[in-house]
Amino acid sequence: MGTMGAGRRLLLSLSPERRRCAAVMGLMAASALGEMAVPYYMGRASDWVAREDELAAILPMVLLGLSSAVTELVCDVTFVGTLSRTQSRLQRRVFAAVLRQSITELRADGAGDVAMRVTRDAEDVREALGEALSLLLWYLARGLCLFATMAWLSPRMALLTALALPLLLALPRAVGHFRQALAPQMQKAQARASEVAVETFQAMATVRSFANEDGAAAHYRQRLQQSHRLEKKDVALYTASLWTSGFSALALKMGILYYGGQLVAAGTVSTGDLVTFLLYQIQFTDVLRVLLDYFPTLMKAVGSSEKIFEFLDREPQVAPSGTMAPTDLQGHLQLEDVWFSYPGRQEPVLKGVSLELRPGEVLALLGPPGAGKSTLVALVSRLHQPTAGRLLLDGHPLPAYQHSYLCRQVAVVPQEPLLFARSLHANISYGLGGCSWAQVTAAARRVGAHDFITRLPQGYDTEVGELGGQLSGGQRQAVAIARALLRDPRILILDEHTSALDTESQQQVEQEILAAKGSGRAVLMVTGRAALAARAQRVVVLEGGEVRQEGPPHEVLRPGSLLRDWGQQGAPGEGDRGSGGEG
Ligand SMILES: Nc1ncnc2c1ncn2[C@@H]1O[C@H](COP(=O)(O)OP(=O)(O)OP(=O)(O)O)[C@@H](O)[C@H]1O
Repeated sequence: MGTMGAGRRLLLSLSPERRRCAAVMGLMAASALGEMAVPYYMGRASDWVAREDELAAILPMVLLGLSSAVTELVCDVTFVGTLSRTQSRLQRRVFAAVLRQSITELRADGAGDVAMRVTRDAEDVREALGEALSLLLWYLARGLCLFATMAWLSPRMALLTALALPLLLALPRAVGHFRQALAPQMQKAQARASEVAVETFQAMATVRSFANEDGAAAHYRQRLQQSHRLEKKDVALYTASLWTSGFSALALKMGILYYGGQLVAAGTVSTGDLVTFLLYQIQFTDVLRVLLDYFPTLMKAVGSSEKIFEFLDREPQVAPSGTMAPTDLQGHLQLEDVWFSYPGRQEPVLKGVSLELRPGEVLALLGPPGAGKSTLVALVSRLHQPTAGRLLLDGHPLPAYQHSYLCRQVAVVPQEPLLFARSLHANISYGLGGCSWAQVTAAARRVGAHDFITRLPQGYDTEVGELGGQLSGGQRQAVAIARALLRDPRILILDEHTSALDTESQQQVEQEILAAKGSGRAVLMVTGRAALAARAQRVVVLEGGEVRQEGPPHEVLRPGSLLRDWGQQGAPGEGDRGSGGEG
């Protein structure tokens, strides 16, 4: 997107506020005219004082002073309010755009970069618009008034000034272009530095246990240096822009003096008119300098906005929500010849997977690390779309169902569940407005989480910290399972669900899963542990993105089966309870 495109869209982002913007422009013009009138009245005041007509001398000045103060106040308040609303509108739009993006792309962008778009860039745009645009508009109005007065005094010298303008503007504008091009690079570099900081603070325990504090500091320093190098370039360009605008103004002044001197010598202009013209021209040059000083800042805002618009322009990656929301869903899930490759990766992760999860059935999806199990779960959750093949629920493609309906009927507990920095109650009832305490506590009891929660000083009101960091891995997992069960889904998908649970919770969760048979709920247990798979009714073995074996546990998991190839303890019941590290 070019400068013009981004600049135009930036101004268009103000369009919902057009009435206020028009009011601000009107107030600015009035204020500029008022300012022009002050020297005139000051000149006249001495005449009135000489005639001892104090009222005629003072009244216009008082009225002008008062109206100028009121105009400025109203103008400022209106402008600040307008910008603040525009900024929050931009932030809301970018946030909504982020929520519609593909999970893979967002991960590739990095949370730091994405958060920067939502907060810093929008803030930068507001700041730059607030400062640069208001000053530019104000000085533009003043400059036009001054130029009109200059043209009235001497059209020839005003014409010379006008002819010199494009030349004088070209140089600082070129510098402004460089700064604008630098702005997105600087933001990227800052985002990359903050990414390292956030990642390090989140993984503080790992950093410390590997005694890599110096390494982490060096990594951060390296990223900061990249950002620092670009900032130095920016400062150099800023200085160059100041210098070029100062030089331009000086050159204009010298030119007018020379040409004006010739006009005086030729008798076309009186010396008095030349002096008056020069006085106005000095003011005009000052105005021009301010305009040139702030132009690069405005260009920088355009640069920041380019990144925001680029994000807003990305195609939404969320599959459209359908309309189906039947009250009698059976929960029959079918995958038909499903293929999937991650963007930018040649090798497909899933290669023609076909499997079926019948209502009320507990199916184990067993496979070695990297087999594609979590990817398959992500497809069922509709986090990614299959490259080829179909996913059907009760015979209808998943996209035919309403998005929110599907999320209630198919609940997923991911391998590493993340909680939000809210209370335990809010985490368990996440996404389900109007959930009663009784429902929340019942769900927690079903997975053995109620006891540890009630032992906490604030019970269900306990805040769990960023990403649930104030809970143990097992507690996080239990809360995530309770969150899924609260929806009373027809299909429950558990990705390595018992890996961090304590023995008691494991037993309770397994009981809950096995009880699913009676309730008609289908359960897909994703696991790398054969002994856990042995408790299912059917086992599907996934390896290298392909279904290798399928059948009842006693067949699939018999000694000497395929599982031996990847070092699994194939015999059902062979002690793996509590040996969570295997999967
Ligand atoms: N976001 C991603 N981008 C690119 N490749 C990915 C991504 N996520 C996973 N993969 C790749 O897809 C393959 C399958 O990964 P997946 O997480 O589905 O395996 P898994 O069977 O769940 O493994 P595990 O048991 O270790 O969790 C791996 O080779 C992995 O590198």
